[in-house]
Amino acid sequence: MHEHSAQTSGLIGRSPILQQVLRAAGLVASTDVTVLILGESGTGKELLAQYLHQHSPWSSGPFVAINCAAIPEHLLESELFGHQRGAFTGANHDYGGRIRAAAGGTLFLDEIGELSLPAQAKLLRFLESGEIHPVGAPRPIPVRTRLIAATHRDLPMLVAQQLFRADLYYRLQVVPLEMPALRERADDVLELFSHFARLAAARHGRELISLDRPALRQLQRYPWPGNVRELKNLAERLTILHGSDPMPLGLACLPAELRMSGGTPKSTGGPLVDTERQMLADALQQAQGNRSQAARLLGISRDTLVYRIRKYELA
Ligand SMILES: Nc1ncnc2c1ncn2[C@@H]1O[C@H](COP(=O)(O)OP(=O)(O)OP(=O)(O)O)[C@@H](O)[C@H]1O
Repeated sequence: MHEHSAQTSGLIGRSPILQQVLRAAGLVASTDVTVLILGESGTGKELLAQYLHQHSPWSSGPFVAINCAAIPEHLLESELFGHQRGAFTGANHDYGGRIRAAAGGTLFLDEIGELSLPAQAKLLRFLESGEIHPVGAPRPIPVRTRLIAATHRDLPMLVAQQLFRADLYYRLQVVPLEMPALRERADDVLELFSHFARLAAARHGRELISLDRPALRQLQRYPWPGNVRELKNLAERLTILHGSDPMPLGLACLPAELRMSGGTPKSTGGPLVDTERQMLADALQQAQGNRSQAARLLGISRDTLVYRIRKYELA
């Protein structure tokens, strides 16, 4: 089996947990089965979908990505399935739709958990028949494309709440792949950071930034609730603000939430403690007192949360 360093798709990371996902992805890439990519926001689900496409037999075909959450519900059907001229007010031209645009390639449906029930029914019909029914068209049109779906939602729970069709769920999750959260692969943090710092330096015409040891250690300790996207944004922000600093950047350059994570260092005084206490209180309030949910909001474990609640006497 070839190395999964994934130069072609730019998927960075050597941690065993990511390599395991890439190995499974390599195995399904050559098949035409539907793949469901799970994982928190910002973990690289779309990048993995591109990886699957690039390693598929139809890599020279189109890769069409649609964020189901970004298209208003009343437009979604014609956006996906197309429409015929005159099918409804404003339909001045025939429109092939995005599924047809993905013919001979890969269709990536991001945030599939946000699809309305009618749209789910149509999607299922397409998956079973291989045909789409453009709005107002007299007959269906056959389309061959490989479907990859992704979601950060708990689909079985949506199924239980009857917000997601069980039959579609089973049809989608023939091969589920789970992108691990960044906090589960701290090994990858520094490699990703230097990758994004290099990209940012090139994009903004700045010097390549470097961090001192305590700052680097802090990057590895931080739980990254926004995952790789958050890390990428940080690298960009530091490059813009500090790309011309002569010295390696220290802890003081890191944003407050990063400096605070992994236990408050003894040397920090009142202000940071107050901020952390406030963040805990806000999260608890937002989660209406549900500790597991508050922990998730903060990107820390429930145990850590409980410990800190006690520490700050927030109970
Ligand atoms: N392993 C990785 N190597 C390099 N870049 C990565 C990696 N993972 C994620 N990225 C980058 O991080 C950003 C977020 O990734 P992506 O959009 O794929 O996440 P996502 O899980 O699809 O997010 P969402 O659920 O919010 O749509 C992108 O700019 C992507 O290129």
